[in-house]
Amino acid sequence: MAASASSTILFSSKSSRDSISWKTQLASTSAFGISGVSLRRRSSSHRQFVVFSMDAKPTVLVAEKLGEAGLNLLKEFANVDCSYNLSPEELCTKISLCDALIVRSGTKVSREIFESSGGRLKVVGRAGVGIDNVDLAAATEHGCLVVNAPTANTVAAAEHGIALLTAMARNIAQADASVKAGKWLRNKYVGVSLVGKTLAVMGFGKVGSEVARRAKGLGMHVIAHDPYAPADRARAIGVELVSFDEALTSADFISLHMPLTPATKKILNDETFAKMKKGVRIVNVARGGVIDEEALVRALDAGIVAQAALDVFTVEPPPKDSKLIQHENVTATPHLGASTMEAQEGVAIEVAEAVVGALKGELSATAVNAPMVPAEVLSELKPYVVLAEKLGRLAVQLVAGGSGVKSVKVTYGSARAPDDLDTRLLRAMITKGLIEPISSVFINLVNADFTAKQRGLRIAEERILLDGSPESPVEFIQVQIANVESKFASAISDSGEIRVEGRVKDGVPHLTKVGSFEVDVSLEGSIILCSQVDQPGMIGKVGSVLGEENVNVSFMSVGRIAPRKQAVMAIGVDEQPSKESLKRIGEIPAIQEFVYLKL
Ligand SMILES: NC(=O)C1=CN([C@@H]2O[C@H](COP(=O)(O)OP(=O)(O)OC[C@H]3O[C@@H](n4cnc5c(N)ncnc54)[C@H](O)[C@@H]3O)[C@@H](O)[C@H]2O)C=CC1
Ligand SMILES: O=C(O)C(=O)COP(=O)(O)O
Repeated sequence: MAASASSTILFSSKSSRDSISWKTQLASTSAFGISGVSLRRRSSSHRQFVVFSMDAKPTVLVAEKLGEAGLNLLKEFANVDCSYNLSPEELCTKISLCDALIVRSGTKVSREIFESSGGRLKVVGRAGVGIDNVDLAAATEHGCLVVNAPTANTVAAAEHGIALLTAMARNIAQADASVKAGKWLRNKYVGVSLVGKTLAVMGFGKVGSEVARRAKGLGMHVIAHDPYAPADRARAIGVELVSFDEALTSADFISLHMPLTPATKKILNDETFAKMKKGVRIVNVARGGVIDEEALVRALDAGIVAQAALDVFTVEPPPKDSKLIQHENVTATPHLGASTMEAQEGVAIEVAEAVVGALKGELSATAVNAPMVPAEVLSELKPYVVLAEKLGRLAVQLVAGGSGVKSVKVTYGSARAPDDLDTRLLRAMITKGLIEPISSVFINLVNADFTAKQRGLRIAEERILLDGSPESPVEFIQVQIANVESKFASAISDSGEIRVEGRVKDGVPHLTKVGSFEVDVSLEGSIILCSQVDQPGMIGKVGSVLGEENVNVSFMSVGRIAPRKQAVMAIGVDEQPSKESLKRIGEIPAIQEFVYLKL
């Protein structure tokens, strides 16, 4: 096992000269979990040094009210600063002192916040579902993980949807207000029945399907529109999936449960209201922005929409004089969908666990802007992740000049079926290995693809399906860099690319091919590659130069085309040889070229 090797998985970010950024290092000897984690600081010169041990705590800023159980969980691991109602300016100031930020829907986590964090903010936890208040692109660009709490408030939101539906149908809010005003208007508040009516659930996800289930219990005919929902899930609860237009034209009631995205913004507008049955009733516990609110007022005034029950608004809180809120056929609640005691405790625990896990360097099951990798897949891939990063590092160091790397091909040889091998993590680590040695950018799983794209680096992936039993996820990984010159000509393969290939042997990553030469050297410490005409005594000559300087040789391997023909010698060294030793190796007459590669 590679005792000293370590790899950064999630949280590293570039630090400026005087700001601190934390880098979670996962020792490759430990599981990808809590053990073996140390938090380090990188100086601007990229040298790492430990600035606090495991006892030093990261700081979590909780910017909106969070359930007690979640706060307690956070406090076990971090310093928790509960500062509610901060202005955007105050938040920007505070954020540079925080490693994590937890919000609900009331805080806008804008690009300015990521920029103000100086690279320290590593995770944003959204204590709820909707992440439309978080600038995901900015988070990703800053290598900041965003996690949410996607399940704990589902039932609460569905129950609130049903509460609004029934309250609206029977004028509960309006009737209550009139009784309190001393009136007794039994004729005015005659309602409509739900049984036998058609309810169109728009967005058949977690909340939408729970609403559908409950509405069926009320005797409603439920249809749903969701372009991404699996038909079998709908069938299982007796719901028919229909087109958007069919949902609009056949519904007596419409309940909205889709996220706010560019595609769903103002999806209910003048045009779509015009298609609805006259007298339709609308419930919105999703996001205010999915309705064009001015168009809704017009539709209410025209009697197209008989009533609306709204929990969410484009601007929250909405202006006091909002025509929509003041409309007599509108029932409004102040974004209460997730606000039950039970949901808030659940959400607090769910988000606290995700944030703590993320700060520990674990991959999150609720990551919004990074691949979610199940724990068992992660533990199996662990040595391959190390291999992937080291191959990337080696390959880029072989490029003459180091820049101009634009086209990389990664080949995975595996006996696993293609859909049984998730390569996103491996690709991210190869990207990290390729970019970090030649830039000042730190790469992690969150920003790998973004950074590669930004640098114009194209990484094509290919799988080769191998025969045999798929015991290990990957047999070999090959990294090829096209259209570049190499500072070590022997690393160029027959097809003209720089090529390195590696395998995992007994849990340790090995370099097994350089160019067209087979070698076998464990990827620990650093590597010297020499090319020569194969001849006796070469290992001894190089070995004695290193030995004189007390540089420990961990591995040596010679790959040759044929005896006494062109050969590549790969030497693993534990310590960095001095410039003088490297020069002496270069001067050994038989050595044609050599390169020292840092892992
Ligand atoms: N009012 C409140 O307090 C709460 C509001 N919410 C909101 O409810 C909504 C749904 O939440 P979940 O069910 O947990 O999310 P989800 O992700 O489980 O479901 C959303 C569904 O919308 C679908 N969808 C996406 N684009 C669509 C489109 N153009 N047309 C139709 N369907 C589309 C998706 O395929 C998905 O099935 C979100 O907007 C969330 O923010 C959730 C909890 C509480
Ligand atoms: O989870 C969601 O999407 C919600 O809208 C709940 O928002 P809240 O946490 O109550 O501000």
